Amino acid sequence: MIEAVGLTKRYGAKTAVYNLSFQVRPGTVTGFLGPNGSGKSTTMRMILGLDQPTAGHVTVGGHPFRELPNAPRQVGALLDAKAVHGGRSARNHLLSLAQLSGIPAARVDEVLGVVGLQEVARRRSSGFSLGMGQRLGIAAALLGDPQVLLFDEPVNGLDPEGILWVRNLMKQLASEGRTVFVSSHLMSEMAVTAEHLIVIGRGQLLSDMSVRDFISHNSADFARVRPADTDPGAREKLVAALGEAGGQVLSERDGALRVTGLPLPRISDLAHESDVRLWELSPHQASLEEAYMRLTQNAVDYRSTADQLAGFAPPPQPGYGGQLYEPPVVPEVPTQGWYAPPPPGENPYASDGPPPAQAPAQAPAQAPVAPPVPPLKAAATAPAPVTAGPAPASAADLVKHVSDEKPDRTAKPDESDAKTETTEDAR
Ligand SMILES: Nc1ncnc2c1ncn2[C@@H]1O[C@H](COP(=O)(O)OP(=O)(O)OP(=O)(O)O)[C@@H](O)[C@H]1O
Repeated sequence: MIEAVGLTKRYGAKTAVYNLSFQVRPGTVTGFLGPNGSGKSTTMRMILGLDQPTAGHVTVGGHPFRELPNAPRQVGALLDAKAVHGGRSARNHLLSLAQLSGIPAARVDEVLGVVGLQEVARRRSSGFSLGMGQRLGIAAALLGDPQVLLFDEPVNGLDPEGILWVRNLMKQLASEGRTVFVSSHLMSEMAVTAEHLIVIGRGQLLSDMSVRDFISHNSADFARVRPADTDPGAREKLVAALGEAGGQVLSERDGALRVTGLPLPRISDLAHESDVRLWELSPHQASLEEAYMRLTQNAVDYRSTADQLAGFAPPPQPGYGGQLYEPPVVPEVPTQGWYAPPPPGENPYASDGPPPAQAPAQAPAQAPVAPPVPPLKAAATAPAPVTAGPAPASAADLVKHVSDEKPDRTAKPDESDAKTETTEDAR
């Protein structure tokens, strides 16, 4: 287990991490999310003893990293895949790491096979592509067969097959009871890889909860409603009824209505009472990306001038709260820049749950500015769109699992593909 308590790091006047406390538990993949410059790498560096905290402390298995006996056999990490002596071959790079930690040379060939680099093991790593470099970095992290693994952006530069492989690898390592802490900006990937999330913004903790709870706490589930196209005036009647009942209504691009604030049975009843036939009434849950964007939108330091907070205010809510509805103004669901907030009051799809972790309300003057976090709601009962399948039982199974899932490669375009096949692929 990794445990951080009041972790703070200042670089001169810059506070990169402030008062960060969290635990990363074994047996699950824990995602580490945050906007650019929010302090993820700094935190990982402190976990690995590469940076000294200004205040607070962090331990791995109860000990500061520097006090761990033979640390490389207990903790493996991929921080910067480019931190390799480019003149050395992949194999020699791993051999030198192995020798430093008393790891047998046979393990080097083993991990080269696991990451699919056996065919290019004797090539200089300076000629490696971004993805090959990532694979080499992952091989180095696995070298000591450690119980605790940290990966900073492991899928950076990997092709789709490589991304799938990393996803299965992370899950496999966690299923073996290891502690797996992985940072990424790829929300779709995190949604299917991690079970738990730690989210930071401007160096401070924004959230520490399961992926499922995170999505529920930071997004609004909604219903898609489509009145029959053949009934003139049905749409207007329904929008008015929904608004008067306290629902918030937006217009989907395809003409359907997106309704928050009302449970599905109530929407059905309202349609029936208004004599409106429905062609669609379906529940929907927001994606991890939507939930993440909503939580972190005020903690983003680097933003293109092209979308400088444009559209980050929610559009007016017609008919909400019993106000008179004025047809036909039903705002469209924005395509970007705004993420639906939870509806006021009870979320019809939610049950009570613990409140999310929040950044300290007031930080000392030298602390980074805590992003304001809007009020959040209770956890939803609807399942999160996490489609993590059962992990394979062993490393051998894992490799088989990966090869089972890969697409048909009979039309392989060039031989460079074969160079990054895993051990099992090559058979
Ligand atoms: N050695 C350093 N000296 C001064 N400032 C630093 C140093 N290392 C990091 N920082 C600053 O600390 C802040 C956090 O940086 P860090 O690299 O930890 O963020 P990050 O979340 O990993 O970002 P990214 O997602 O872009 O990789 C940034 O403002 C960065 O400029």
